[in-house]
Amino acid sequence: MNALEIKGLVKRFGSHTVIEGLSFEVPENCVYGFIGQNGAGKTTTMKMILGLLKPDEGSIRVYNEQVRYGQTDTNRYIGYLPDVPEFYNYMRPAEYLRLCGEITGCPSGSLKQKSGELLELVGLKNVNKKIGGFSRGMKQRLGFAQALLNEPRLLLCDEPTSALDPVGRKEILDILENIKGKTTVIFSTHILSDVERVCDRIAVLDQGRLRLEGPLDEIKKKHRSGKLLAEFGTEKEAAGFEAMDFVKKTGADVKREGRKVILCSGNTREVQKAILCGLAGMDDMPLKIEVLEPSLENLFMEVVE
Ligand SMILES: Nc1ncnc2c1ncn2[C@@H]1O[C@H](COP(=O)(O)OP(=O)(O)OP(=O)(O)O)[C@@H](O)[C@H]1O
Repeated sequence: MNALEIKGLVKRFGSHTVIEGLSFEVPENCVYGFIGQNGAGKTTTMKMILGLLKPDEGSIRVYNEQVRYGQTDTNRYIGYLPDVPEFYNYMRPAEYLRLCGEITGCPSGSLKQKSGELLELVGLKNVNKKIGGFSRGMKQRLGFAQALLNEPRLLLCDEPTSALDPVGRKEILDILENIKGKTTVIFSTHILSDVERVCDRIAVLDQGRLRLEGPLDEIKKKHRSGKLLAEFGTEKEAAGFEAMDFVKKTGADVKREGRKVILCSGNTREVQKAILCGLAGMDDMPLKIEVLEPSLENLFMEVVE
């Protein structure tokens, strides 16, 4: 089942079209990276999913129910973590979650236990100071606890790691890994290494248009760079390999960087075969041979340029 289905979505602000015919589906229980530069349209799309902004064209379905602007029915499935979550600074974390639970009608019997579990999940279990004294990372983690309080089937997080240092980012990514498989997560970001770490699927949005969409591993396979890497234990071994006739005969463009030799060709498979046959007659074996996959950063630059 799909947690989210977006079809032909268009959003204009005056004469400025910021979302242009956006369509994609998010299968249940995946972690979906919604990637784009500043101004690509990520927040605008999230606001339309939440029914807070009116699309000019197209449709959005959450768990097969139509999202309607100004109505919050479909938001019962959704937990939302805005990019800068706001809190009552004079409250302590457990107190704050209790308030949120009471407002949203969490059964009072289970509220205390639920808040305790969530504070543990986000690493704030033993923190009893006022939220006003929290770091950005702690506020972001409390925001996760709040967004998960009503056990949403779909969690929307708007740039949850963008303002954080590497330690804070790692803490947030750990939380996402923890809830992976239990809740569908869509998180928007422009930090590609975060996406590579936790996402199963991605969508790359550029100036309101979808440039790339699908499972991350399939996208990488499809855009394989045509590069084969042979890494040796020493520079001498690599140089010996580079000079071999069977390497030259492949017709590949050969570059050596220290212990690594990279063969670039339009037909990686044939080059790989020839290399493996040739190596059988050599004494110095490479430590590894690998078809290089493009990094998400390279793919991103390719599609948004
Ligand atoms: N209320 C509004 N009125 C007019 N233009 C708007 C409004 N909200 C957003 N925009 C414009 O829509 C475009 C997309 O903005 P949006 O905030 O969705 O991008 P984003 O991908 O979330 O960027 P960021 O990473 O900076 O948050 C931008 O050009 C922005 O200036």
